Amino acid sequence: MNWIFERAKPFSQDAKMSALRRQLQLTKPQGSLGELESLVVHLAGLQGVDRPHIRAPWVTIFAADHGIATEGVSAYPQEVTFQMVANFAAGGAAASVLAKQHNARFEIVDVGVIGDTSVFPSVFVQKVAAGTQNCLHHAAMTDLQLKQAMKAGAEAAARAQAGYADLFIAGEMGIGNTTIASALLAALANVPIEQVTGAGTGISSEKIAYKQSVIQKILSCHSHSLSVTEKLAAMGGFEVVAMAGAYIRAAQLGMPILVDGFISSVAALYACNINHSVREWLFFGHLSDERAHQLVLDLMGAKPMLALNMRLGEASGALMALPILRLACELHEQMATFAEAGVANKET
Ligand SMILES: Cc1cc2ncn([C@H]3O[C@H](COP(=O)(O)O)[C@@H](O)[C@H]3O)c2cc1C
Ligand SMILES: O=C(O)c1cccnc1
Repeated sequence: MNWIFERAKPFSQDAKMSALRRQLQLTKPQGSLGELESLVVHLAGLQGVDRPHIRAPWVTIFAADHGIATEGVSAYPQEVTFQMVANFAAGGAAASVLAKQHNARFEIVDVGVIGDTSVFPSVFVQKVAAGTQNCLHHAAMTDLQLKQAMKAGAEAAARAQAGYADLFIAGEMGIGNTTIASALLAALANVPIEQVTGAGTGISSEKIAYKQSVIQKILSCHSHSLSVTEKLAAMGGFEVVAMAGAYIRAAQLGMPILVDGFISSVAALYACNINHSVREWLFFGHLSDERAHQLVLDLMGAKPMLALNMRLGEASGALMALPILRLACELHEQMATFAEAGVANKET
């Protein structure tokens, strides 16, 4: 699995500088488009052009079940993972609707759902196993399974590149995965369990206290001295590992990435901890209402584009932010310069 350590594609300082020069010529007070300016200038450096575009966004939803779901940590039953895969395939999930609106390529990859998803059209079945082990009692996955899940993610990024994608978005579906993401976060962040635990699908405050005790037990069950990849294998989530693999590979292939909410940000945090060069390829779509999302973003020095109190996952927050990134590109390309419009520029 040495590929995970290979450097991401280098960023073009030249393209960034020429995009920045163009921004200074456009008919607006300098800096008046705020974050839209920084976003497009950074995208220019990533795409290596002075006028970047997002013409072919790509969405892969990674779905998997979790042994921890049997501990009653979610507001919804475990079967929902399988049932939602059917819903994604039929076009009825939030992410399906948004991807269609944006003409984004949309695929679902089953990396570990309990049940036969091969009956649904547009589902890639790359099942590592039918759900992870309960990480309260065992490692969630073996070393081999970790490699398989990473590879499934890398293959999605490679399919996206082969499909000429110019933006990669990963989403997830897996009942119980906020518990796993919180445990993974606590294992890296060294903060009190209360700070990493949220309501997930909407559990009560009493159940959050119980969820915290489960997360505490998960952490005490696994050694503190594990490496970053060993932590991923110990606590798991096939879909979380696949997202981390997809982010690493997308960055290596030179595809900018738009990260979604809490679960995908934890996957991104692990990807960056494995391979620091991934960080500059990441844009962050939104701030999720899940309690610990701000902490994850802070750990990566990340600024989300939107804050709409969403807490769904699935790539839905990233897909809400996609038009903003696209409109930033349109402004950058189509606005007139001071010279073109005959408008007097700032006095120097
Ligand atoms: C119908 C439904 C659709 C979803 N789409 C995403 N999630 C989100 O909720 C789950 C995580 O929350 P927890 O850890 O509390 O189970 C994940 O599947 C996540 O993608 C959903 C959850 C439900 C119930
Ligand atoms: O922000 C997320 O990714 C999230 C929040 C709650 C439930 N599922 C996902």
